[in-house]
Amino acid sequence: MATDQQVRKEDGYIKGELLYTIFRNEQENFSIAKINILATNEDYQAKDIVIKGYFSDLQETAAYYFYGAFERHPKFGLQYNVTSYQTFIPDTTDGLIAYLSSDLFHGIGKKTAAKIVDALGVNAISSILNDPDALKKVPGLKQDKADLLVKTLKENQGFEYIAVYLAKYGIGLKMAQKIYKHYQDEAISVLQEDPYQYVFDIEGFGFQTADQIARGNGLSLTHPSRIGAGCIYVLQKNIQAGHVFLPIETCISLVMDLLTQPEQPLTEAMVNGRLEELNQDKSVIMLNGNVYLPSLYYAEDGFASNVNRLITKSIEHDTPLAELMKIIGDIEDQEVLSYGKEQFEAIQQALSSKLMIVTGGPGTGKTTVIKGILNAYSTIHDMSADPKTYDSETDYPFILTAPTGRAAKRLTESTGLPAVTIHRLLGWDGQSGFDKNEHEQLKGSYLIVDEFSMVDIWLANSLFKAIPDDMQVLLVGDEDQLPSVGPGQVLADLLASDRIPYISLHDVYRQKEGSKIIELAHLIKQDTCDKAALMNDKDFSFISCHEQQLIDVVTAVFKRAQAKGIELKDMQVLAPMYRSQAGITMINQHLQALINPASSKKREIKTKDAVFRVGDKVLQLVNQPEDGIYNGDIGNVVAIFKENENADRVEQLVIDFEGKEVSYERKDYINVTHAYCISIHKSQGSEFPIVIMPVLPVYQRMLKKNLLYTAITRSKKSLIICGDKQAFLSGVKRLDANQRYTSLIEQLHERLPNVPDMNHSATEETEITPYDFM
Ligand SMILES: Nc1ncnc2c1ncn2[C@@H]1O[C@H](COP(=O)(O)OP(=O)(O)OP(=O)(O)O)[C@@H](O)[C@H]1O
Repeated sequence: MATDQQVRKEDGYIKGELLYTIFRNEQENFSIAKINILATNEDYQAKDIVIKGYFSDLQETAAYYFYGAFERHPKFGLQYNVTSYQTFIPDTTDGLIAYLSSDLFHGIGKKTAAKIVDALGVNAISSILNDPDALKKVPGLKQDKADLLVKTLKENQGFEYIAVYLAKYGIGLKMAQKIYKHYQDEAISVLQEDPYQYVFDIEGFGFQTADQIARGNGLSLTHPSRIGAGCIYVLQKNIQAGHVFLPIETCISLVMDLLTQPEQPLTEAMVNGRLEELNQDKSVIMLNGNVYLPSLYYAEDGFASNVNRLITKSIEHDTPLAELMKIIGDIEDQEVLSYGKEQFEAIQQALSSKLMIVTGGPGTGKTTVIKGILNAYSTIHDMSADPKTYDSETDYPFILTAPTGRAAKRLTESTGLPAVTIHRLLGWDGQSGFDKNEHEQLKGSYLIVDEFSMVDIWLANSLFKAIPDDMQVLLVGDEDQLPSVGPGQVLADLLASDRIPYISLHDVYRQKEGSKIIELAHLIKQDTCDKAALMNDKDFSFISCHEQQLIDVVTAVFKRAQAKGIELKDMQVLAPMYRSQAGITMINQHLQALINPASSKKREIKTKDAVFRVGDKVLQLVNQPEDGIYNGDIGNVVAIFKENENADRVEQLVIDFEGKEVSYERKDYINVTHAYCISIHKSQGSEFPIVIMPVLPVYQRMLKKNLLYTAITRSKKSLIICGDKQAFLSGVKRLDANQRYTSLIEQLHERLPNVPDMNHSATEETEITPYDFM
């Protein structure tokens, strides 16, 4: 007699029992294990095999069917990559009694197990899983024992049952784990009734998959769930383009494009009606003709409220102007420099403002102003800026922070004071939120946030929540750089709102030191960059070449640098796109072959897309605050360990990020890529001594003013552009037409109806400032 356990024998399977676990990641439920093979329909003769996949904890006392495919690992040989699995349920009365009375089920002895099988037959397990009340048919079984049995069965079988079910739709074990975590036993019923619900609830669950399942289930193309999921999906997709909301008509038209099928036409009224319903149940927020995902609406709203809260508080010790001027004058004497008019105003205003912005291009003295503010603030409040002079009882007054590790490090180097990333400052737990928030705020008196153009609306909201009423805040950034990778354009909106005091620094000091790079940056900013601006100089060269010559030109530049003894780590290629014969991927392959070629003395590992070798320069692609590394950080591969060489018994790639060593396992290799050439977007917040930048007509779609400006301002000492002058000159004139939809300006205007009395820039001729009297 057979149970109704459906074993997918038409697929490749291995039936086996656990020998030992080689590796387990509890959080992701990822395991690598060795199993003893009991049966298989695969063409495989050995008695055991290493399996890997996203399993719940495998029990030693049970047997399982593993479905998947063999793959040959370059180092570890043949493995079975499991895509779904299920516990083997014995298919005879005796087998089932032995299974139910095993260690897996506490409190069920042989007698009780026999009673259960007697009452429910060999299909007992699926009968109980389908309807726990089935156990009522078992004479004398106490309710508590029945409950425990159901719970254990669900724990052991629930996930597998769901995983097997989901596998039918091509949903892998990793996604199945996420789904099970969210819905537990409800996963299948949700999927059967309304697969679109997954799009709402499960991050990363694609609309197309839900659509395919729903259509298989015969759900109508105009079903409200389908339209609702389409709306959410369209909004989620647009976050990736940086938008905070979509105008309702744009949203409707994108949803129509996504959902309309000739057989069952959709009307705009249907989509509009569904949006209204989603608005009612707070799945979206519709306001002033715009539609938001709630997390973005509340981030913008929260940020605007906190800006309002801070700016409307007054400063406790407002230093008289004359005294301020004297203090700043003394600092000039100490530093042996004379602040420019704009710089002087920036320092003076930052000391007497609750919240203020300093913006300016490269070399305009933003760092000089920060140092001046720190110095003057310490003098006014008669306090030391040296952290060593503070004990654990006294709060250090200055908080210096930046969105990336590199920017924070630069801030430390230039000010000599400790600076950390915003994530670190707020204490990100890597999962759900920050330790510092409106309930547990930051401690200190003066907060300086550098590279603020890179901060998105979510992070800005989290940061501002944590700022106490009595803290002064200075935001520093270059408004002409690319906006944040995440949604919003917070710095640009704050400046455009005209409600926050700001000073724009225009005078370029580094240019006075003869920098062509800075001159070029400012010509781009002022829209006056022409062919003459591209003449070679001591820190700038333009090498003209075609797409087919680019790789040769870039490698020739590196070879020449090598011959001259220039440290190759100081040289960074920045390009706009990955694909094409002259794209980032290709450039990386050639530079790796030149700079870090294969050798019998260097270990290497192959992934689907790349070869990582000891000595390679690599780029981190995601934030990993738990390891203190962030998207855009650059490191070096320092070691590769084989499976049998470390305690975790897995292959590991070890990368050194400026003194911080981080280990990666194979499943994490997608989080790093080669960094001989990196994208301009990833270079935001970083600076390099020598930048080599290919600019070709093939990149045309990407070549825009803010992208090129960001790229050239990454170079500190030398800039070499390779490619086509015309492509560069048209690129710097092309404005980014993809305006982000944000409503921060309106939010600020609602809260702060009047323009505050403030100086924006010392260059406005009509203004008389304290500086004029000095
Ligand atoms: N008032 C001044 N007088 C003389 N030199 C100055 C003055 N202001 C700034 N500098 C010098 O100009 C250079 C650039 O200044 P600073 O580093 O402060 O600019 P920045 O805006 O922070 O530049 P970047 O954004 O490129 O890092 C420095 O060498 C600095 O010492």
